Amino acid sequence: MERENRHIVNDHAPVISISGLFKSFGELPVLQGIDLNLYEGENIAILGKSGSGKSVLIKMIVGLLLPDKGLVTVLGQNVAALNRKALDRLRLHIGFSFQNSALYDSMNVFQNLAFPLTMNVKHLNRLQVTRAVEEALEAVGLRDKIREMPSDLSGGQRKRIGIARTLILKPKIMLYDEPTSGLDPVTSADIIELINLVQSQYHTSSLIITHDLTCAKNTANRIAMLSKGKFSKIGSFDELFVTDDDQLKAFFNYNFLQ
Ligand SMILES: Nc1ncnc2c1ncn2[C@@H]1O[C@H](COP(=O)(O)OP(=O)(O)OP(=O)(O)O)[C@@H](O)[C@H]1O
Repeated sequence: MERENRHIVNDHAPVISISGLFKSFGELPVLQGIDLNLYEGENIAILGKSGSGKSVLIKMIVGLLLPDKGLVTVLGQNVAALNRKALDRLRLHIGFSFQNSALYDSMNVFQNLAFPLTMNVKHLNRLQVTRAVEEALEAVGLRDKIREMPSDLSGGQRKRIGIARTLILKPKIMLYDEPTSGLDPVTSADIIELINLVQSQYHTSSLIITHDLTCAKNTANRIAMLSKGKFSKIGSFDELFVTDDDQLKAFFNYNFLQ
């Protein structure tokens, strides 16, 4: 299942560009000089210990937190400089896959998918909505669950439906937060396959926050290791894994034993 570790560095401007990024909370320095480019069509996994600042970084990418210093541009726009309306427009191009899937429990699968579509794309008729829902469900292999309630789905299925719900808006960027956490190895492998399918079929660029090395190894073109507020290493799985750095070795060993 291991994927080819090709580096996608193309001539286009990066879809996400982060440079010289600093963020502290009071006396607590969290990000201390982050630089990262995510290129079109690329998947980058972000690894880092609990509390290392992965979520803070994601929040700055989507404009939920402002940098103390440095620049975050998404699809060419300086996120910190956007007003509310422009930020909302930008976020329409970003799909989020949360740890808990964040489905609406009182709505069935069709309604869960139709809701963001009808909220954000006006003037669609019923047939167009139904087709879009079916297409997104087809992509995640769960077309037959269209009338089910979230409570009747497994954890892995809920995760897939959550991803389908973001795909319906055809995002350019996907942000996955711990996509395989709490899943058994077989279901994790299905989600890994789905992340790769989304990359190839929807031509997304993705950041994947994970503690799961199997997930990082099999989804990421590059892996970025967040440590002490900086990316201590960025490279392919092999470039990070084959290392003399004791701290990195300890991190890998710890995670393999989980
Ligand atoms: N709004 C905030 N106010 C104060 N401190 C915060 C805030 N948000 C995050 N922090 C602190 O910043 C640090 C990094 O938090 P963050 O949630 O980014 O970690 P993480 O790497 O995502 O961890 P995990 O893997 O456990 O989710 C933590 O010490 C956290 O307590």
